[in-house]
Formats: sequence, structure tokens, C-alpha cells
Amino acid sequence: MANSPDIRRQLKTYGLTPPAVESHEVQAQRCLRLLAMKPTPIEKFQYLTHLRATNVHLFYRLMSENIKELTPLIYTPTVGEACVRWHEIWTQPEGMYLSWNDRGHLREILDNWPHEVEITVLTDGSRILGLGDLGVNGMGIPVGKLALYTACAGIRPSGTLPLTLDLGTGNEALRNDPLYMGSRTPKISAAEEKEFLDELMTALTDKWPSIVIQFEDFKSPFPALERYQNKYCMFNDDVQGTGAVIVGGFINAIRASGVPAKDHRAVFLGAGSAGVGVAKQIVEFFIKEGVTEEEARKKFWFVDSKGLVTHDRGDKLAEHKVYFARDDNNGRQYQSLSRLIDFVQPTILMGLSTIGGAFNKDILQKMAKLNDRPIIFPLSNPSSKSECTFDEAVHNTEGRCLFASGSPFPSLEYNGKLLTPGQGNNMYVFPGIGLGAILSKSITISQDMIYASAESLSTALNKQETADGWLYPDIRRIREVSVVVTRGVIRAAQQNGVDRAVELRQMSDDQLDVYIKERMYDPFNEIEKTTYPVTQPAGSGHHPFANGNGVGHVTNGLNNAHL
Ligand SMILES: NC(=O)C1=CN([C@@H]2O[C@H](COP(=O)(O)OP(=O)(O)OC[C@H]3O[C@@H](n4cnc5c(N)ncnc54)[C@H](OP(=O)(O)O)[C@@H]3O)[C@@H](O)[C@H]2O)C=CC1
Ligand SMILES: CC(=O)C(=O)O
Ligand SMILES: [Mg+2]
Repeated sequence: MANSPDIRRQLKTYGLTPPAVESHEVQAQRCLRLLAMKPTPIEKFQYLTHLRATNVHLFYRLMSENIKELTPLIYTPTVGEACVRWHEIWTQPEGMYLSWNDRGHLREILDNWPHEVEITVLTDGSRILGLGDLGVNGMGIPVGKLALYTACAGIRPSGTLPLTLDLGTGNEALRNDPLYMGSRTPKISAAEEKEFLDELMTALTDKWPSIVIQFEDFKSPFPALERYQNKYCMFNDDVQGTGAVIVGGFINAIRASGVPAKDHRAVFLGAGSAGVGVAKQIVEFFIKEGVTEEEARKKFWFVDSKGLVTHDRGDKLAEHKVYFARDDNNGRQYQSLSRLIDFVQPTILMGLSTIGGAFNKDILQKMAKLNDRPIIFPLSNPSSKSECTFDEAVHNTEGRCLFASGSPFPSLEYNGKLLTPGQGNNMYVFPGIGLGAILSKSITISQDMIYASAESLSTALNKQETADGWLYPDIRRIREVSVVVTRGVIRAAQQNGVDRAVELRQMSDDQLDVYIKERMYDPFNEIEKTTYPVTQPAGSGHHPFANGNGVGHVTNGLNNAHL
């Protein structure tokens, strides 16, 4: 509808659309009205999916202007429901699927992807948010995360590859559902997964030598992370991205709590990839604050599905839990989270357990009794799995809690004051980690690059946000924030000598910021960049063969929106 009559004549689409020529603003207005007409979040999700596939620039313009309102619809919490129901609601292909049966041919199959890829997010669907093993239904996560890469850090939609590995699923209900679209076999063994991932990593880097690879929502992420992190430009978002985003908010929370680092004690509900990833990076922060590693490690008490994680509780601990396992409980049996809080008297309570509502009234009130400013981070996703809501945390701590949750909660008024929750979600850092790795042409993603994303995030609040006691910047400023995070990541890559874009080393911070901004995809600028006539190969975000107008032209989301 934005095409002028001349362009329509050139494209031979004259007469095939209504006569009016419409500006972006008018089209965006129609999209928002259409969106408002959809009665449920999942229908809104479907509408936005369709818009992304058919008019990619318009989709990202809409995202830019309404990031706070639209993110919960394309990402957590709605993406959780979309993944659970993916086999029922699926309408069009997005991203790429690689199955266990495809082994031996992975490199060949990658050739079917019609774009040059800068970054991929890949999952095996085995731990989708806190919703368990959803097999190939997990595709919603790579698609959603990569949409945020574009919206938040300006990575070109055509440079992103959502990738779902179909390695079987332990979800019997899905395996028996006639609509399920993955292999109907149990999950392959760890050894088979290793074989498959080894082939995949070789294939991806052979096809796209500079590709950045983000692992997402694997039930057992540690072996792959250990194997690949010093060999490929890769990171695991749940372990490392989550660790970074929580440290970023935590640095501000510690300051606001008024309690020095050395006097904090943390109880973690959940000792999985995210819990341990977060705690390990908090240890790194404590060490930078002058606490010894041994003292820092001892500040954590982890609870998993079997109770307090200790060396002597009788089971063989998973390797990732050993570092934080306690050896000072003197045979005391774990009874409940509430009793543990009495014993530990924590200043910090973190939830990465997938157990919605686990931080009940009793627990929240205990935290309020123990602390002037209790740090309470219920981080499980989606909202239904959050260990408590913002409302519950505020009302049970007399409004004194320092709060961040994984999924968004609305602001609320308490004692005449408007209180706004922080969103401790890795979406604040992974876009900048990925863009930093791409622009610096990093060989690997070092731990210093991850930590730099956390530190940079903690400095990205503006004066008003700081004055209002926020822990994270306003999500509406996410592109500015991503520039700061990206710069920090690039600088750390340079310090570690893993960067190959040596020309960036000489730049001042201001120059580097300009460079980063200039390289960010801006959906509002696409008109100027277009050369006519537009009948180039499909270039829409994630759908390789999108044909947006159904009139037989090689038009697609990208082309429609150009004009
Ligand atoms: N805010 C954010 O940015 C992020 C949030 N997350 C969220 O964190 C959650 C956990 O993710 P992740 O660590 O990767 O998942 P894992 O499956 O690796 O870990 C879950 C942990 O919770 C424990 N657990 C399960 N049930 C209970 C229970 N009843 N009581 C106490 N602990 C329990 C498990 O115990 P056991 O080890 O015994 O099985 C395990 O240690 C998810 O909801 C995810 O969405 C994840 C990444 C980022
Ligand atoms: C946010 C995220 O990565 C998760 O919940 O798994
Ligand atoms: Mg995740």
C-alpha cells in the first residue's frame, strides 16, 4: 500500500491493491487496530507472526514504536503458550529444522537456507522456558529470540536463522498427538547428541565462517558449552546470558540495599542451568568487590527438587551443582524453604525453579522481616511459573522489596507511590552480546565478554531511572541500551584478543557507538536503501520463501515494506 502508482506499474501490481497510497503511519494504525481486535494473546501472537512473514519492515517498525506492549506478545509470556500449542496453531514455516535422521547431511541441508546468516539461535526443545520438553514445538523460542535480536540490537532480519533440532522428545503426549510435527521417538542419548552437535557445529561454521551461535533452552546445556566455548563463537543464553542480566540488575540492587557485598547471603530455589549460571556470575561480581572466592561461594544455599543441595544428602550430585553444594549442614535434614530462610537469614532470594507461586506469603514476609530492602528475584518463565507476582512481593514486603522477574508484570500503586517492577530477562543482554560478537568478528565469546555485558547493562540506566530506584533501564530504550552493551562486549573482546575487526581497536568510545549505530538495521530507513525494481530473491526475516501478496510475484515481506 506504500507503493506509488509508478512503482506499482513497474512491478505490474497496479490495480491489484486498493488505490490509496499509504504512509507507514497509516499502515501501522491499521495493524494496531487489527491487533486490538484479536481477543486473546495467542491470536495476537499469530497475527504478529503473519505480519512478520509478509511485511517484515512494517513488523519491525511496529515493534520499535511499541516494544513494551508487543514484546510480551512475541516473547515471554505468550511465546510459552504458543510453544505448548505450536502443533495446533502453526500456519507457515519459519526457521529451519534438522533431525537426528538427517545426520551425515547437515551441511547439505544448510544450503537450502536462502540467506547469508550472521547469527543463529538453536534449541533442541528439551526445556522450553519452565514448560518442560516440548520437542520441535520449541521453535517459537529461536524465532522469538531472533526477532528481539532485530528489534533490540538491529541485526538484519535476513541475517538471522532460527534453528530447531528434532532429536526426539520425552514428551509422550506430543509424540502421540496426530498434529505433532517432529519425530515420534524418545530423546536421543547424550552420546548421540554429542555426535549430532559436533556435526552441526562443523556444518554451520563451514557454511557461514563468521556465524555467532546461541544455544537456548537445552535441558542439559553444560556439556556442549564446555565442549564448544573455546572453539566456536558461541554462548549459552540460559547459563551465561541469564547470569549476565541478573548481575547487571543485581549490581544496582546491592547498591540500593545499602548492605555491602561481603554481608549478603543468597538462597536460590532451583539449581539448574540458569540458577548455577546466575550464581557463578554473582561470585565473579563478589570477587571484584573484594570478597575471596571461597567466601563468595559460601554465600549461596541452593535448593533443587530434592531439597538443599549438600554433599552428604545421599544422591550423586549433577556436576554443575557440586561447586555450590554445602558441607556445613551437620546432618540437618532440609524441611522447607521457609525453614531454610529462618536458618540462613538471606538478604537475597532467587527463583529459577519453574515452580509458580513457590515464594508464598510466609516466605515473602520473612524476607521483609529480615531485611530493610530484601532482594527478591522470581525469575522463572513464563508468568505462570514465576515464583511470585510483583503484586504479591510488594504487598508482603510493605513495598520495600528490590524486585525483578523473568516475565513482565504491570506497575502498581502502593501507599500513593507508583512502583515499577524490573524485568530480569536475558533479553537485556543477549542482543548486545550477539551484536558485539558479530561486529568485533570474535573468534570465541569469552567469559569477559559476557561479564562486560552485565557491567555495561548496570551502567545503562538514565538519571530518572536511577532516581526512581529502577534496577533495569526502561525497555523502551532497549536499542540505546544495546549500544552500551555491545560496546562493552567489543571492548572485552579486544582486551582478550579474540576480536578480528582490528580497525575498531583505535576508535574512541564515542566513535565506536556511532559505528555500532550505523550498522544497526533500522526499519524506518529501508525506503532510502531500496533500489528499484524490487524483484530480488525473498528477503523476509525468517520465512525463506514468503510471498506476501499472493499475486504470483517474487514479492515478500521485505519487498512489500520497502515501497
Ligand atoms: N529470567 C530469565 O532471563 C531466565 C529465566 N529462566 C527460567 O528459569 C527456570 C529454570 O531454568 P533452567 O535452570 O534452565 O532449568 P533446569 O531444568 O535446568 O532447572 C530447574 C531447577 O529447578 C529445580 N526444581 C524443580 N522443581 C523444584 C521444586 N519443587 N523445588 C525446588 N527446586 C525445583 C530443579 O531441580 P533438579 O535439579 O533436582 O531437577 C532444577 O534444579 C525456567 O523457568 C526458565 O524459564 C531461564 C533462563 C533465563
Ligand atoms: C528467558 C529465557 O531464556 C528462559 O526463560 O529460558
Ligand atoms: Mg532460555
